[in-house]
This record gives sequence, structure tokens and C-alpha cells, in this order.
Amino acid sequence: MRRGPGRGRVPRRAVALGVGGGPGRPHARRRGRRRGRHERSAHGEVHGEGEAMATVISASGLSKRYGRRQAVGGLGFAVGSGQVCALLGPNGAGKTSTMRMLLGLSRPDAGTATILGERVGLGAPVLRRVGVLIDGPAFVPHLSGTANLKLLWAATGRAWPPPALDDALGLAGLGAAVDRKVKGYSMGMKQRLMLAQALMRAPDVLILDEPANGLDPAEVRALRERLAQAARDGAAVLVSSHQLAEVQQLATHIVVMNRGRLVASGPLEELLGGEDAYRVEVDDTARAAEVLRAERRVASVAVQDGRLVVTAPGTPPAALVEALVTAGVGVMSVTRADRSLEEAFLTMTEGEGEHAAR
Ligand SMILES: Nc1ncnc2c1ncn2[C@@H]1O[C@H](COP(=O)(O)OP(=O)(O)OP(=O)(O)O)[C@@H](O)[C@H]1O
Repeated sequence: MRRGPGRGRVPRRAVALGVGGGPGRPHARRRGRRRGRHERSAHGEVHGEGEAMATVISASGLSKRYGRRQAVGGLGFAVGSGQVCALLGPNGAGKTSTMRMLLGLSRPDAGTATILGERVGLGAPVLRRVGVLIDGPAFVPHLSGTANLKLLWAATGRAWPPPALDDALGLAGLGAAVDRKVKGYSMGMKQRLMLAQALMRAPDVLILDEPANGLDPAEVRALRERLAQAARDGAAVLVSSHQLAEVQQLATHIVVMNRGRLVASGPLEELLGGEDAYRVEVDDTARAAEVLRAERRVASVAVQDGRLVVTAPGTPPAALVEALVTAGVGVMSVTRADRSLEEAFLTMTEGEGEHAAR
């Protein structure tokens, strides 16, 4: 996981989420194509053979101010082909503002947003390759669902029907209601129609602001499976969400914002501790902490509820036990200390949010 620079400081460069790729390689994204041995990414990083490639969505030094309020400040991150990246943050953190800049809907005060290597602006051609859900459902109320989709599709200048219409309508699950006027739809139905609109074009990129809003649990699950499939097919997916349990099941990577700034970004597993974090129950916590802190391979030791939480990258638990036992500490148990995303998120953003004092 990469930690953000902290409030008041601007990151020196974009934070790449695991993989970076060359802008301007629009077709390299699809279905399992891989970068060759040790090619250099757009972020100047070298990646070994077999790693996924192609940075698709990139934000670098993005900043946006509304009056005196800095909505986004010096934000940098990248999302690669095949990744589902969740953009997280408390209310008012700047998620929607970031997405709007990534989609050319608002102009950054500083920094750049690119998609598939093209700089984004209002009407940029690359946006035809992006499935978007932002700013809530915006349909013509007296037209049917289908007529609204046709209207939105007409803007692409391509012949009806869109390539993934059936699939998208299947996910929307509107049945015969798709031919009824949208003004009679519930919020959930409108949301599902918006999702159909975003997915029907079989996009290379999906940017979805709180897509699960208004969906019931079965619909949320169907959406999750559909987005995971899109990523497996090579799309880059960026979703904002407050539903952390859901995000934990869906996202491969996360970007956490707070007050417009980057707090952390990286692969989800890394953020949650993964295989490198352990809970250790011992007969002498203070002594055990001292012993483990002296171990070269131990990155951190914390005491929680009378047990130690130890991060030791690349270290098997047996090595920790050996060090403790050798020092005369009795070890009762060692278990993985995978944190929930909710725990990790709350730790990172504690006491923050729109209503916290600035
Ligand atoms: N058009 C605007 N004019 C003035 N202030 C704005 C505007 N858009 C956003 N803001 C402010 O910028 C900050 C970031 O807002 P933004 O909507 O990007 O946050 P968010 O993370 O998406 O929040 P939420 O989770 O509540 O949707 C907030 O303080 C918000 O009030």
C-alpha cells in the first residue's frame, strides 16, 4: 500500500496502482495481452514479465477548488486494465469532483486527467469508450426506458443497437417496464437504467459514482459480478462507494481520499494486511512486543485487546514463534490478522469527513 502525503502536501507524482502502462496503447488493454519483459510504464516504473499492463485511467496532480473550498488537491493515481478500483472517502472527500474531472465534466485548476492516454476534456473522443454513471439518473421522463437509451446512444453517432444491449438490459432487469415511461420508475429502476446505459456500449473503461445506490442486495450482487466480468474482459473500472463490505468483495485496488487528498492507494490485499499481518497471543505481551520489535523482519508491532498485531512482510509465522519462544515468551496462538476494509478505512479517515472541523 502506498500512503498519501498527508494533508497540506502535494504528492510529487501520480501513484500508480500496481501497474502502469503506456498511454496511447489503446488496444493493448484487451483480454489478457501482457507487456513484455521489463518494459517501462508511463510512470517510469519497470514491470517484470507477466504483470498486467496498460494504465487506462490516470490522474496526476489533479486539483479543484470551489470558492474557498479545496475539493481536490494534488491527487494522483492510476487504474490499469483489468483492475476494479474503488474510490473511497468520507462524505465530501472529493470523490465525485475527481470523477467529474476524469470525465471532462469539470476542468481541473491544476493537474491532468487522461483516459487511455488521451487528455480528457468535454467531448473528448476517448469518452465514447467510457461507460459513465455520475450525477444521478438523467432521463427524459415522458420517454420510455428504451427510448431514453436510444437517445443517449444516438449521441455516439453509431447505429442502434449498442453492442452489449441485451447483456446490459439483463443486468438492469427491468423486463417489460423498459418500454414504459421513465417518469413512472422508482429510484432503483432509474439507477438500473443508468447502469444499462453505462454498460450497453461494452466500454473499455467504466467510471461509476456510487453505482449500487438504490439497488437491492440481489441487484448489488449482480452488479458486482458484472463489473468483475468487465474487468476480466480487460476493462478498467473505477467505482466510488460507501458500501465497504461490498467494495471488499469487488475491488482489486483502492484509492482512499480525505479532504481532497490522497490518503492511501494500492492493491486491496496489501491494504488489509494480507498474509503479512498476524495476531499473536502470548503470556507476556510487553516482553513479546520488545522481542518482536528487535526482529529485523518485523515492520510493526501493535497491542490490541491484549494481543499483538504484527506485520512482518515475507515472514512465515513460525519464524515469529521461534523468536518469541527462544526469548522465553510463551505463545498461545498465532492467527492471520486480515482487517476488514471498514476497519482499515475508519483508521485511515478517523474523525474526518465533511462535518469535521477544518
Ligand atoms: N459545484 C460545487 N460547488 C461548490 N462546492 C462543491 C461543488 N461540488 C462539490 N463541492 C464541495 O467539494 C467538496 C467535495 O465534494 P464531492 O461531492 O466531490 O465529495 P464526495 O466525496 O463525492 O462526497 P459524497 O460521498 O458525499 O458524495 C465538498 O465539500 C463539496 O461540498
